[in-house]
Amino acid sequence: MTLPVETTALTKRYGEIAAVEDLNLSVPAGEVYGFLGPNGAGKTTTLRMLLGLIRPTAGRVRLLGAEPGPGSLARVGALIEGPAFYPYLSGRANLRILADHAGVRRTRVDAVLDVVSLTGRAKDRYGTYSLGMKQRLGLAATLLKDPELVVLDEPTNGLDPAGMADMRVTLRKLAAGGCTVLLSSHLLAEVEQICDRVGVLDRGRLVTETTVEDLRAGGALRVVADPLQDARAHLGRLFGAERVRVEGTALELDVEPAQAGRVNAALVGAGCTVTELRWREPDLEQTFLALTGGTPDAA
Ligand SMILES: Nc1ncnc2c1ncn2[C@@H]1O[C@H](COP(=O)(O)OP(=O)(O)OP(=O)(O)O)[C@@H](O)[C@H]1O
Repeated sequence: MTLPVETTALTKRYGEIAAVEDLNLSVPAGEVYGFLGPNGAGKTTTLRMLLGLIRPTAGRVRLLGAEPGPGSLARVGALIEGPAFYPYLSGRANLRILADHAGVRRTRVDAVLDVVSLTGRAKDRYGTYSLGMKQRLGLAATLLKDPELVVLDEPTNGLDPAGMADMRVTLRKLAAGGCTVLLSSHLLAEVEQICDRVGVLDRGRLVTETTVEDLRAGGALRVVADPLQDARAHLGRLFGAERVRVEGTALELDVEPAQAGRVNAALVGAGCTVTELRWREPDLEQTFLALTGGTPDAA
């Protein structure tokens, strides 16, 4: 099956700066793919190359199985920079202007307003919209042509939690309808909530590509028991010493959360007093920082 997005050794250099280096990316149909990286990682440059807005220095882009060009781009909706809307016109009137311009039937306007959940506010002036509504109207504009692929640069930038939740619902709705979504973000928490798969970009290079499920899989069973060293030795015998480590005054055990009962019974049976036993969620922010070598601000 044709991949909606595929890049091979894609590279863009600006003089000495390698904005994007040797990028191999593949996004299957119907997926919400998050392109994650700190500021300056090369996300926008990549999206621009995908859309044929800038020419790669080297490498290749396939968009819906073809070179980025009029044929393939007609099947893609993209939001790279904030769209320009008339503040004194309603959301619906703004979309009608765009629909007329693109030669799209006006009935599409109400359909896309529904997808982004703006039907109830369609008559209101754009200037009165919240940031989240403005972003969703921008997304609605990209949907007018009923695209197979939507490419969005930082669609949740600046949104509050409610705005993000709305955007998440909208993007999932799109994916459920068979549309592939590729979005960029510098915030792991956003990508984690919205996407199926994540590609992490750092200084122009793809440092990892993984499912959100796998990103979350770094949790551990946290055990506080007395005496700690006895508990450690006992758990080491039970699960293998390599799966037990000391974290401050606690032990962390690389086992499934469902092992908690077994751990408790074993420690009590060995004469240890268990004062804490809980599942510690993975620290995604740390994972991201470790991958990108970034600063907390970037995550
Ligand atoms: N036209 C250009 N000329 C020179 N350097 C550029 C140009 N466009 C981008 N760069 C450089 O390429 C690198 C990647 O930039 P890019 O905008 O793609 O990053 P980004 O991941 O989208 O970050 P941000 O979220 O801050 O936009 C940066 O170092 C940037 O300064």
